[in-house]
Amino acid sequence: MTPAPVLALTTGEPAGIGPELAAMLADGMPAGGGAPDHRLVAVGDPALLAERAAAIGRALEIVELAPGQPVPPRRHGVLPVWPVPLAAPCRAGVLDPRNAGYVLETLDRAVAACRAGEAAGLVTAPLHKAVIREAGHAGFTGHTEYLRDACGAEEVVMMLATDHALHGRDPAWQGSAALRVALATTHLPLREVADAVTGERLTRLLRILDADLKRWFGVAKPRILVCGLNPHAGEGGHLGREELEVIAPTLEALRGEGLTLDGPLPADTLFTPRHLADADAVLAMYHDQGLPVLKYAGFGRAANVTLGLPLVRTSVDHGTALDLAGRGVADPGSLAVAVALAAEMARRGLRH
Ligand SMILES: NC(=O)c1ccc[n+]([C@@H]2O[C@H](COP(=O)([O-])OP(=O)(O)OC[C@H]3O[C@@H](n4cnc5c(N)ncnc54)[C@H](O)[C@@H]3O)[C@@H](O)[C@H]2O)c1
Ligand SMILES: N[C@H](C(=O)O)[C@H](O)COP(=O)(O)O
Repeated sequence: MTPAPVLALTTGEPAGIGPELAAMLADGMPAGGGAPDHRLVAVGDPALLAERAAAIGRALEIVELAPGQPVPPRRHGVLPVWPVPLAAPCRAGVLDPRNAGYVLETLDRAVAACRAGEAAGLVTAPLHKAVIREAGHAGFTGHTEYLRDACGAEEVVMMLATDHALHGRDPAWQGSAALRVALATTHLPLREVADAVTGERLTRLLRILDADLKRWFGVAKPRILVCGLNPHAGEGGHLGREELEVIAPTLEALRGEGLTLDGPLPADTLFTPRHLADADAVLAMYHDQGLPVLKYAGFGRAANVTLGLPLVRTSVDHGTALDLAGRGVADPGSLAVAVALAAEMARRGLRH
């Protein structure tokens, strides 16, 4: 029998909730339950993980793996780790720029493992963008862009999806709705957004979104709703001309390639059940046009996925939550969804 695919879990900002979420995930495995469809290895400082697990009252056995040592099957209360040492001691909730390099090193280690075939996918716990910038990594804006550059990808797409949208089943969490939201621009000041919405960018992103909905999510013919940029999608040119001059002609050209696209639609009413009913994904023009809706619908039960990379990468739908770190009260739900999605993508990848 082929061994279950390995997922590398980077544990993120050490002062945040990432390390304890990793501990919760390992401790939350049902004892003696069915064999999971993946193996999991954390990437981070073993002593930090042990200390944070103890702080939140979880009995966790940390198993440090040497280079080349196989990742064991998942077991209740056991967390295999690829060790990366912290650069400076860390207190929960207290950022320290000296550990920014450590956070990036965990990512580099996980990417190298994916590229070498040691791991079938990468799941990232949250990092803190500002502290990485403060440490001198001037161009750093997030995992998505860092991984794009690390993998030499020309373009990538950030997409968040609720659990229901990921798995097509009724989620236990009643408030959740099925939704996938991709972004045309990501971590960009609002002032720069309009200039970044170009026909070339939309073309690249929509081609990736269409192809990856087919490849990773099994959608045979994706139907994508595309938001306008301006209020009421520009109100016929009276409230902005990007819809008429950039978005509409780009969508028309892509329809000629066979993509099924609706838009540009006014974003306020696009996000209503009638419009969303038959849609497979929404492309929002900027971060806070799309993500508040997604997070209202499914915060804690959604995952972030980077499309267009040569490797599988998923993440949580939340940040470092420094206010909760070290207390054991953070919700591990989104991390569990991100792991499940990466496992599903890894299986699909293996079948291609
Ligand atoms: N995937 C990622 O790496 C990722 C994602 C989002 C934000 N961030 C980064 O995290 C940092 C902090 O961002 P922020 O304060 O805007 O957002 P945040 O998600 O860290 O916190 C927002 C609110 O949500 C709560 N919250 C977050 N995660 C939770 C969880 N698992 N369970 C319960 N409550 C939770 C927090 O306590 C806080 O009240 C920023 O640097 C941001 O860029 C990283
Ligand atoms: N925009 C994401 C969110 O709000 O959830 C988040 O900042 C994560 O981005 P990266 O995966 O690029 O770090």
